[in-house]
Amino acid sequence: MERDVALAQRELSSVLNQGDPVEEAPAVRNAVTQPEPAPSAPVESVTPSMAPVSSLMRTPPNRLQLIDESQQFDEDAFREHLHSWGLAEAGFGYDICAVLGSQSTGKSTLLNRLFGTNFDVMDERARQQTTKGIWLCRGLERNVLVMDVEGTDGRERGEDQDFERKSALFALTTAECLIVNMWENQVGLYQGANMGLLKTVLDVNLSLFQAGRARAGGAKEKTLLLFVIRDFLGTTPLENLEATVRADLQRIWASLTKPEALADAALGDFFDVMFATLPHKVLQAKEFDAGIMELQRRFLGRGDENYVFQTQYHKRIPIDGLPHYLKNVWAQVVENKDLDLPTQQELLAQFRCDEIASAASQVFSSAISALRTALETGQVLPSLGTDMLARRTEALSVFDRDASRYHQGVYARKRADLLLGLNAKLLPFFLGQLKNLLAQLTTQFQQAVRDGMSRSSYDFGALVQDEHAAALRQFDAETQTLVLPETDWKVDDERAQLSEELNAMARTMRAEESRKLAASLEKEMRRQLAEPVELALAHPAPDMWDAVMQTLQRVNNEATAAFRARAARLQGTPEEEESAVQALQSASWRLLQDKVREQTSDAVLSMRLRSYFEDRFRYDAGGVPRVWKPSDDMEGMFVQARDSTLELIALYATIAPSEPSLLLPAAHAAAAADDSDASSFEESLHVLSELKRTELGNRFRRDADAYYVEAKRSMVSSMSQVPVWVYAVMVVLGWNEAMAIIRNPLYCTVLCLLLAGAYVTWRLHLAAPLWTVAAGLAREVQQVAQGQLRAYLEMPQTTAPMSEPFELRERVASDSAAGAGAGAGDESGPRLPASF
Ligand SMILES: Nc1nc2c(ncn2[C@@H]2O[C@H](COP(=O)(O)OP(=O)(O)OP(=O)(O)O)[C@@H](O)[C@H]2O)c(=O)[nH]1
Repeated sequence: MERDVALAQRELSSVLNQGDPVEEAPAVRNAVTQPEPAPSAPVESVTPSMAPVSSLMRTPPNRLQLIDESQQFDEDAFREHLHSWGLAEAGFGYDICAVLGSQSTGKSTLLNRLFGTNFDVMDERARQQTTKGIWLCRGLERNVLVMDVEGTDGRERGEDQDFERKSALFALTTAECLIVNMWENQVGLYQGANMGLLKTVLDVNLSLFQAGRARAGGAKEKTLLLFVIRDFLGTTPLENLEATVRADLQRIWASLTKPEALADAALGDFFDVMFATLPHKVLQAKEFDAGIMELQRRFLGRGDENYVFQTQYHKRIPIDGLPHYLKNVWAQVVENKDLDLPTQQELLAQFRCDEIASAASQVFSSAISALRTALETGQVLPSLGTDMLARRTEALSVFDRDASRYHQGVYARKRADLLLGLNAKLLPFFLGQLKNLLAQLTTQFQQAVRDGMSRSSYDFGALVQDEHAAALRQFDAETQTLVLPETDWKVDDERAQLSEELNAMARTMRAEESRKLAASLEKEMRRQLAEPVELALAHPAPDMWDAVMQTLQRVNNEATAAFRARAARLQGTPEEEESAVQALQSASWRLLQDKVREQTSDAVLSMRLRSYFEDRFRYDAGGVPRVWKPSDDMEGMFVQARDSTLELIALYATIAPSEPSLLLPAAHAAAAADDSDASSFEESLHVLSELKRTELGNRFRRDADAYYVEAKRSMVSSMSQVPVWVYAVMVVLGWNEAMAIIRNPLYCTVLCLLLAGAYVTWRLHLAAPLWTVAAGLAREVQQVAQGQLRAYLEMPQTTAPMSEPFELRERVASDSAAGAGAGAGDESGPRLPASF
């Protein structure tokens, strides 16, 4: 460190020893600013005096008129100059030194020589005020803001001491080190040594600035007063001069009206006092230069015992907030309001913290906006939690870096506000992720359970339990990083919601599976009922319904057992299982009814009655078709067959097993149906209504009558067959013709040829085809012959047999028109059975 100080001092001296820059360039004396030098690299050091030389400015910086003669504070220019001076990023790494003293006492000269600044210096020949207002310049190769204040007791301002006091108060309040510049011969003089001004300034400073701090409980803010005694001859020892000044200061302090909070405060609580002397600049030029060099050491190195920029003097204002802060202090000074420096610092902190938070928040918003699109498409972002935390930490660290330099209370408050704001911006992402996660987990759960159920053997309860636990585990893992620290976010409700949704989904899937099972069993029941019921109803018998109901009972029992076996895997509640079994039984009863209705439809039942009747009337006991002979009791058999068939209608009409207990399962099944009661079950047993039975009976009777007529007709036909003896007659009558053929050589030859042909045919296996042809031919011939014969034989006896069918047909026709039995009293024609 010693080496750096020496190096900096040497470089600074080499620049300063080139002479007063203003004296060499008088043309720039009245310029407000000079051309901008290239800005140096940002200075991060918090020990400005010890900043690396290479990073500091090596050319004289341009100065700035911070406050002009009309008391206007130029904040924008100050901010621009901070950039051009390379101090914009210095943070706390800077110091402020100001100078106070009578006009033309070599203040500007002192500052230029000490810091390498280029403040205007009075032209010896003009002898007039050079520094107007307050000027600011960065020290050459130093992070020091040097403030040159318009001189006091100025001839130009005369009696107007307003600006002099304001500028002195401003310098005293804002500078860490205030140089009080005076000639040696002014020591001991009240006005000449600016003691009057000091008294005023100390008074205002104490009552307006320090009292507020004391009231707020803050630490006392100290300032170094460095008295530089110029043109020091050495005749009066410095100790004596120092004692005089200190005595004057104590006197001033004692005379101050101290605020209540500072009644017991001592001068040393707020001010440290230091002294330095400089010989005459012209008469003792070498000594003057040496004095300057010695004085510089106090500004350069912390190692120096008289180092002026002690940390305790720093006002703790980050340099980026300095323009705003100084402007407000100046405004308060000018407007002479009830000043309270801590309040000013808090206001500044609020202003700057808001600015910094807003900038950090904007960067944060644009950084997280990329996540929004992915979330809106329903995706679950695996690293959302860590991403959100990283973005938030980044924004907070930016805020911490810039805002932590300000008032700690305000900083902490604003940080909490920023954190709340960032969390509020992140909340939609958190909720969106949760929503997507819930949707994803429920879909996964459903798919996993369905996959499990598609396997040949599975335990629904265990399957659901496993997948349910897996989904909750995944939820916990995903939300572990999603819930950011320092938030009040919770996922308990969503977790409970997920669990409930999964349970509901499992219930739905169980019900769906149960329905599918019931549907497949219903289909199986339909298949199992169909054939036996059809068979039983196709063979009507007194125990027909017994067979049907037994079938129903068997099918019902099998289906129930199958359902119970498979439903056990679904792990439904006993109530759900019982309800499903009842539904199954109800379905079986409904299926049976459908089947019975199908088998007892008009068409089917008519066909069955006809078939039944035919079996008994048209076929004999061996199932051979009857060929009616006149000797047969056709009428009796007809009546018997018809009546027994009519009895079937009553049998089909009602489901009535001989064993009433067989109806119990059906009764239970019907009772299980929602809209059924005992009376509707009774009704459901009636298959055919009374009207339908009558219609069916009538229709059957008509069919049976037709069969009867047909049977009668067939009996007449059988009686018309060609008798056997007719063929014997034909042989006898044809004997001569046969003999004639045999005896005739021609005919005999032809016969022989035919026989030979027959032999050849037999040898060539043409017999069968020829036999078929011959047989066909023979049949034709036979039929023709029979027809001829019948015509021949029947001719004399056609009157009696033919009249009966004709009349019967007539009679049936007239019966149809007039109603059943209308012709019962007709005695003239052939008598029909009583049923006609
Ligand atoms: N006797 C003497 N004259 C000095 C000394 N330093 C500077 N001067 C001269 O004093 C005159 C005024 O110098 P400035 O530096 O302009 O004084 P100032 O206090 O800044 O003047 P204002 O800004 O107008 O108040 C100049 O002519 C300097 O050359 C010194 O140590 N002793």
